[in-house]
Amino acid sequence: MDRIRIVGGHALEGSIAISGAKNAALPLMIASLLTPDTLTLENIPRVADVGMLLQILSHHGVDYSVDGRRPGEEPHASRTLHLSARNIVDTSAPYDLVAKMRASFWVIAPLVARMGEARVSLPGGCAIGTRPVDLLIMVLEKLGANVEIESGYVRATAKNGLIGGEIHFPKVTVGGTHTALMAAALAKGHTLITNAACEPEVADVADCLVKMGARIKGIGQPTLEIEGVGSLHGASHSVVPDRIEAGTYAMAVAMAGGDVVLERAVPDHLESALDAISQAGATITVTNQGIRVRRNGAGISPVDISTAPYPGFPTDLQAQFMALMTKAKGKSRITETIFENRFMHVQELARFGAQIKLDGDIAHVKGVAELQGAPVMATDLRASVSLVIAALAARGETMVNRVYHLDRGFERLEQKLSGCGAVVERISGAS
Ligand SMILES: CC(=O)N[C@H]1[C@@H](OP(=O)(O)OP(=O)(O)OC[C@H]2O[C@@H](n3ccc(=O)[nH]c3=O)[C@H](O)[C@@H]2O)O[C@H](CO)[C@@H](O)[C@@H]1O
Ligand SMILES: C=C(OP(=O)(O)O)C(=O)O
Repeated sequence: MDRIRIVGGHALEGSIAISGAKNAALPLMIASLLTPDTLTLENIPRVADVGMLLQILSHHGVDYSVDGRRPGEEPHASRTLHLSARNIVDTSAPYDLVAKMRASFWVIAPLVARMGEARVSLPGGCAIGTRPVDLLIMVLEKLGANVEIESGYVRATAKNGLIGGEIHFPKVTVGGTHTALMAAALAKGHTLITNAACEPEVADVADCLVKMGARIKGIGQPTLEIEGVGSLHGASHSVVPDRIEAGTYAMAVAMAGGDVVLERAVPDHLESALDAISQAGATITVTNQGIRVRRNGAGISPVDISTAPYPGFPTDLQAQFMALMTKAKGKSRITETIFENRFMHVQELARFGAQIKLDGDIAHVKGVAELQGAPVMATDLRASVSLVIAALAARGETMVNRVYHLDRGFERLEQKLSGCGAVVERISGAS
């Protein structure tokens, strides 16, 4: 198992190229199941989740090729993907594939929409919460599918095709909105979706569906209207830059100090997080290349945040912001409203000497003057990178174990940070 070694205390200077968003790339790849033509996706990040999803899509019969792969690199080291679901050979997604990555459950929508049937294992319980799929099942039922749960599998059938309908989400759900858009794109007639997720990744997938021939109104808004079409065709689409990766590096600069340009980062996608980072004392400027983040001299100010669906503060940046607050000059409150168990980084941050008390969905952070490097363990994707942020400002050496969590969603993290002067190295295969 790889580990990452960091020696703290070095300011970050330079630029970091922001990759394509994992959370857009995955549903975009799944959208390839909607058409027998080729879907070309540019700016696909080189992260482990992409490789995992390629295995799942291959199982369904999707052929793919990758441009920009260097000889000898694994298939997940991708840039431009060409996906072709000409022949879907299997509409069933087995437990051993789906349990490894929650987003793989989303194949259910295009499979039932195009093939009239799908049988997909319930996704594995994830460390950050129970993460039910009741609202995704509700979507399929509202569009006329018959859904049964049998032996840990969700079986959805619509032998005569899906039929447009009205879907109101009682709670904002990203996966539920992806499911509704993909299913409604091929359903007969009109679908109205209310209280839809407005995350930029949802809009990115909707934009690609439109390029494929879907008829969608209201993209980026909580109310979406879809007029179903008989079939979708091939298209070419570039994945939106990863706002979570950009926000993470912005917080790393705010923590370690320095001056870094986040190339290709989209400021409009990060307003609430950038606002919190500036309140914490960093200077944010929008440049032609992306976002410039600086913090020199002055300490970190405490800021209270509460996670919320977009455009609120993203839950996927909560752990990173907590790491920043561990060195603030005072007390801050961090409230997690999306996932009930997304505080596993708290006990690992304590190993650096951070002072954090948990009270239900609120973490009370009392900033300390100095953090100390320590051996720590990554527990989930964003928790892992919060440990990296703490380590960058800690005195001495930190060893982050179980970095496979981090590799799910961060492309070449150690190269990007060391390119800006951080002392970060991967120790491959260490136990
Ligand atoms: C691959 C991907 O894009 N993952 C993102 C996606 O996850 P994901 O799409 O799984 O998250 P959702 O937006 O669906 O979850 C939001 C809330 O709704 C609840 N819920 C969801 C579905 C359902 O059927 N029933 C239900 O109760 C969840 O438990 C959670 O409390 O959005 C989350 C919220 O921004 C992000 O943290 C994840 O990084
Ligand atoms: C929680 C995340 O991903 P997933 O929904 O795939 O678990 C994430 O990207 O932070």
